[in-house]
Amino acid sequence: MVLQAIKYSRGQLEILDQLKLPHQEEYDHVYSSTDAWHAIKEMRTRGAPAIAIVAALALAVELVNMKLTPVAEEVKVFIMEKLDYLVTSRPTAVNLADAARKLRKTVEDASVAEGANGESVREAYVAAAEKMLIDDVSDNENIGKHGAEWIVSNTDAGKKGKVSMITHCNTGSLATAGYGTALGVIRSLHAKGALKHAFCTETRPYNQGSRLTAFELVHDQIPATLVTDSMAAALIRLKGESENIAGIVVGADRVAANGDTANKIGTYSLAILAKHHGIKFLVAAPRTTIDLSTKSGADIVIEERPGKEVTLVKGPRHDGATLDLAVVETVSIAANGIGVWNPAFDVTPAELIDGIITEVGVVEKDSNGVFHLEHVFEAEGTQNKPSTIGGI
Ligand SMILES: CSC[C@H]1O[C@H](OP(=O)(O)O)[C@H](O)[C@@H]1O
Repeated sequence: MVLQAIKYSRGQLEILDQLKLPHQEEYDHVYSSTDAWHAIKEMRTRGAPAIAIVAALALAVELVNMKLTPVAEEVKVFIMEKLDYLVTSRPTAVNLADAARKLRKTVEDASVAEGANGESVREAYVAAAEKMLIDDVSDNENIGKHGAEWIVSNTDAGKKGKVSMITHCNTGSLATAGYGTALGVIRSLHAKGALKHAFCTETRPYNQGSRLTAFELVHDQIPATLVTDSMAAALIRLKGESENIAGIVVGADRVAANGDTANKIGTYSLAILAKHHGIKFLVAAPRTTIDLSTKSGADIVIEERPGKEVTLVKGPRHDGATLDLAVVETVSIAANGIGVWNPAFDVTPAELIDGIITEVGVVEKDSNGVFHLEHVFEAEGTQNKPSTIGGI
């Protein structure tokens, strides 16, 4: 059965509560923009693409189930206000702001069309939001295809045989509408028979790796091993050759115009490790994550989250032998009174990134070490052409 973080049919939306994974698979109903805002803020749903899709679909559900005014302008104003509210839920991932921008344009156009009324504006919005859900899965499958082809063809490990990859955080079906971005690349390598092993990092403090990526890899029966974040360096140094580790592939929350990439905290240190050990460092992201209006990583707002997410751990009781799902406990793992710094993301400079894998191909730096990301928005027709674009 395919893992679904988002269950949608017109007028109804459910999200898999990711705070309860991996031990409990429970869905929460989302009836409104307010429900979505809180689900995103609390990280019951998370992942740059998934955040955008859940927000867009929650407003679609609200619109479908409400008594609608027949006046086009009034429905437009209602939608604009809800989109402005939804984008305040989490600041770093650009996908939500990008989706809101596109949906505002759709609604603006619908509201001035010939014969426009409340119903036609609502329909235009709902159709556009539903298309985002469908497009994301196909984008991820293309990211997986391009990324797997690039790794096999452009790494020393790929030329030797089956490759191993390291990945950070969760970038799979639980972070998107399905298949995933960086984890989609790993899925594609596995499907091609080109994957030796996947290594996923725990990804403290929310533990997206140990709770979510490990869950997905076990679900898909992909050969995989969990390591703590602090083990990554030793893993590469001691097992890089024997495991034929080709590189590290991660997702992204926002890729700036120069290629600097904001992603889960810990990504930057992995990029330094890759550079030091001479393995590839790859970012996998749909074009909805590329933000040409942000010049560089210095301009990206990094979300800081509550200190208790570092000092407290919540989960079902385990006595060392058996798991008791009926008892959920919260335990403190830090000294009382200690200060906590908890940035949810960091920025990896473009100089440490070997390629940015998108649904239209892999962007490499030119001979001057510069990414030309504008090409990916001109590359509509290159869906199935060679997987390297932009590199000169
Ligand atoms: C394809 S998910 C992209 C990105 O989102 C995750 O952040 P969070 O779990 O806080 O929503 C992580 O940074 C992933 O790499």
